[in-house]
Amino acid sequence: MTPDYGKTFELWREGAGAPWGAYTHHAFVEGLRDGTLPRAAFLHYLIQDYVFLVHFSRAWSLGVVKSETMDEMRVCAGTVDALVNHEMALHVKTCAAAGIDEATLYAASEQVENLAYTRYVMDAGLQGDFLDLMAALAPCVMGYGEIGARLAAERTSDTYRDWIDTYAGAEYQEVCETVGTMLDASVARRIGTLQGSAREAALQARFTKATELEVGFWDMGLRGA
Ligand SMILES: Cc1ncc(C[n+]2csc(CCO)c2C)c(N)n1
Repeated sequence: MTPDYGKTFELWREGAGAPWGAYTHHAFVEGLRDGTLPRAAFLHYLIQDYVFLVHFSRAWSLGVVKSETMDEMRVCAGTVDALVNHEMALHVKTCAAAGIDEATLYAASEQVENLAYTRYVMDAGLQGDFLDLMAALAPCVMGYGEIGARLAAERTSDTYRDWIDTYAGAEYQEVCETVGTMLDASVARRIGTLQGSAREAALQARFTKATELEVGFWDMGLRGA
């Protein structure tokens, strides 16, 4: 069953169409599910993803700046804390076991798909308001929640169990629900009803573009270093 991350996300997910399936059922994801993803591709992805998370932490920090309520500020500040103090630990631990230290991760050169995605999100927030930023951030947060939940139920191998458990776990699923609930409140406060509103199309375009950039990120992972 697909998890429930709120009605705004549900609308955007449906509105994204085919790219959402391409993202959540990408060959890279299926390789995590059945263990056939080559280790080198996984490590390459993790190194790029570490740098990705550095820039995503900056984008969530911009969310603090763009917040209009204490609830929004708490969610954004909490996400920055979770990212920089906890979530990146999975990357550091897995890479350390392969002989790659954190300084090397931090200094890794970004591939263009990685660069494009994080700067797109950052610019959505700089140019627009809190909702523009959230529409660009949502595919990443909820997409991994959905992928993790499905892979935990459908995995046929233990090879990438650590990765799957991180996103399938109750703690991360709760993050997705909290962000989804906040998002619904943020939309209600600024727009009222999203469907049929003047901002619906532009916000959907942000969400869909970020989803397509997630597909590009998996492509990059499969392609290797
Ligand atoms: C390419 C890429 N997309 C999404 C995520 C997942 N992710 C990014 S930030 C974050 C925490 C937000 O609460 C999560 C789960 C990732 N690691 N790499």
